[in-house]
Amino acid sequence: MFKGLVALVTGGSSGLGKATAELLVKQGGRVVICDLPSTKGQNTAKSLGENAVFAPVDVTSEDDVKEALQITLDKFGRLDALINCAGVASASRVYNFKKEQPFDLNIFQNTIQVNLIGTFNVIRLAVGLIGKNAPDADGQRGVVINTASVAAFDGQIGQAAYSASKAGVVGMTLPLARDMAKQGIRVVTIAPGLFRTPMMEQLPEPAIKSLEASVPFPSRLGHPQEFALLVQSIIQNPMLNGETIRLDGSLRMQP
Ligand SMILES: NC(=O)C1=CN([C@@H]2O[C@H](COP(=O)(O)OP(=O)(O)OC[C@H]3O[C@@H](n4cnc5c(N)ncnc54)[C@H](O)[C@@H]3O)[C@@H](O)[C@H]2O)C=CC1
Ligand SMILES: C[C@]12CC(=O)[C@H]3[C@@H](CCC4=CC(=O)CC[C@@]43C)[C@@H]1CC[C@@H]2C(=O)C=O
Repeated sequence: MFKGLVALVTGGSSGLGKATAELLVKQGGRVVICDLPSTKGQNTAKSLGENAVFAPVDVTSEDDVKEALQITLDKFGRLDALINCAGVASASRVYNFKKEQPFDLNIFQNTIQVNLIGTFNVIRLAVGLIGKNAPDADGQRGVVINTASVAAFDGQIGQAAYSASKAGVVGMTLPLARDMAKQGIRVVTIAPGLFRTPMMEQLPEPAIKSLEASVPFPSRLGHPQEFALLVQSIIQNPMLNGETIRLDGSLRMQP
């Protein structure tokens, strides 16, 4: 299905990014797994064979991303799809009235830095390479897929930083698609609900159970493979552009 396709997946050594890398390789694609050097990205790439390579990357670093793009060129010679999955979660109320303590600004800044600025950083550097592709019959050169969250729309208590970072990703989706329409590069964002990944598994099982119960149907956490299936579908469907798609079992998060 994806023979010849080269994808770069940030956050590719864990959770949603890992499942995406696995599916793309299974469907015949080649994948550059970008993640922090401290992760098991090297092992993930090894387990996928010669059609995957690991590039140690902090998405907030220009140098790291440029190095990853060089690895992409050296190993696979082109780039067709960028899938941004790298992200961090944070939870804190704006002010702790008992302790008279305001939100730690470093946490707010780091959440925005990784989730929003990191996503933009990779896009701005990677699309230069995607733009070098010859257009297909439809004029398409490639696609960028971002990961936001339903928290961009219904942020819960304690999610001011996380929701703001994800709302930023949603907000830049249409202007980015417009910026690159002439080059035939699409931009689509996925806003997942609740998925069973290491990020979610920080929560105690009873909290996970209660989150599952809040999802109308299917009343469970999503499987990372279901996120990967939507990535596959977005890559295949050239009419999807400039849009954010909720993938959430009709969940609307409560306060
Ligand atoms: N799991 C869920 O229910 C949901 C997840 N999301 C979003 O989906 C994306 C993927 O999350 P999960 O797979 O669940 O989490 P995860 O924690 O399993 O994976 C996130 C990956 O991002 C990497 N990462 C973090 N900071 C990075 C940086 N500065 N540079 C490069 N890589 C970095 C981590 O090392 C990790 O491998 C995130 O953006 C998250 O906010 C959104 C909604 C729901
Ligand atoms: C971000 C999200 C909802 C949360 O706030 C939690 C996070 C998993 C890790 C967490 C542990 C905590 O102790 C506090 C809450 C939270 C930060 C969840 C992962 C996905 C959830 C999300 O994005 C929903 O849209």
